[in-house]
Amino acid sequence: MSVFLNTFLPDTDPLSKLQVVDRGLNKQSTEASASPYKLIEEEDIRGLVKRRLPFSHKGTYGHALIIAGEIRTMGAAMLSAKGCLYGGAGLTTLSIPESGLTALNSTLPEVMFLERKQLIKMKSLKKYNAVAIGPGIGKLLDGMAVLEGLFALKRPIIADADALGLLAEHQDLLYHLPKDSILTPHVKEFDGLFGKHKNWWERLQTARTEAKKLGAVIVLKNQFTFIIDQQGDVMINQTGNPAMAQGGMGDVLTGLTAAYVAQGYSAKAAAILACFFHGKAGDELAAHHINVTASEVAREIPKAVKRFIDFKPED
Ligand SMILES: NC(=O)C1=CN([C@@H]2O[C@H](COP(=O)(O)OP(=O)(O)OC[C@H]3O[C@@H](n4cnc5c(N)ncnc54)[C@H](O)[C@@H]3O)[C@@H](O)[C@H]2O)[C@@H](O)CC1
Ligand SMILES: Nc1ncnc2c1ncn2[C@@H]1O[C@H](COP(=O)(O)OP(=O)(O)O)[C@@H](O)[C@H]1O
Repeated sequence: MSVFLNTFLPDTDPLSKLQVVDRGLNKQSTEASASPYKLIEEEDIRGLVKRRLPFSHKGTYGHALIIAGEIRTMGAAMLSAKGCLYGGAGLTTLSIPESGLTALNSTLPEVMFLERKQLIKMKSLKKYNAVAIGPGIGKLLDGMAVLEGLFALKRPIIADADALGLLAEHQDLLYHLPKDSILTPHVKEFDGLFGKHKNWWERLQTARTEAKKLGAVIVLKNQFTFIIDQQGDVMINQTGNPAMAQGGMGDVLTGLTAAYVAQGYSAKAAAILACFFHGKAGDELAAHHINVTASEVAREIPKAVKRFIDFKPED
């Protein structure tokens, strides 16, 4: 039976009721019968996710840098670093104000620290396999200078939260976003970046146009999260649930996305895997909890991935 796009939108538009959603990501967009809207199925994830290799070491799984946090929102930085750590990055470095160092060392001893002032030495940032910026940075960090520096390196970034706010205020910079970057806005952040929308159908059309224009992946977060790739195709994530509607959940997703980019996945694959396993971890916890915290979701991720990889459909 056909499934239509309106099923996944919180509001309706007559056009969304006419759009068929393909099940799975296999159909090539070039096929005449292919829909630009695709539902991510477990089989797709099985085809994407890689097992850890027997002869491997921390260097095999990449080094992620997360630029996050200020005095009042240091928690956002810790949550992003947690998402990255539990997402399996070989090394995670967190750039926070020094006032957060004790918290970092006591809560996440595996994570390294990079002083904020080091961020201006852009060449030294080349060693990182993934760079994420935004959760809780507020306006204290000279975010614009850091973003400009990162853009000059032409290295893809993952931008979330306050970094999206900065890009919304500086549209000239937005259109210099390095190709294959990942933007992870929720609905308010999306409209901040690209203008107000009457409904979700219109928002999705803008997302498709902008992802193509920017050559970036847009992760438009909601109950069903839409991952829009550089060709303007929309992949719909089905995992996740209302127990996850708590502050900090998006910060974990940012860190998790960075972990997958660091491990060598493409921007599109990293975004798909991060949304799928973030939601999957939340679903497994929600089977026994009315609500789940962002920290709990982060901690559940390695179990959720392992269970998924080991599960055989005939079990
Ligand atoms: N422990 C911490 O330090 C935390 C820090 N956080 C950081 O704090 C900064 C600001 O976060 P705020 O929560 O104040 O601002 P946001 O821009 O995330 O949210 C502002 C308001 O927008 C609305 N909104 C958000 N998502 C929506 C959705 N999907 N649908 C409809 N309305 C929606 C809600 O009313 C929300 O109160 C960010 O940088 C964020 O990363 C938050 O993630 C919460 C936890
Ligand atoms: N009702 C829900 N169903 C599915 N996923 C949800 C639900 N509520 C929140 N989430 C997920 O939690 C995350 C929230 O991200 P965000 O709004 O950026 O949170 P924060 O800014 O507090 O970190 C997104 O990945 C979103 O898909």
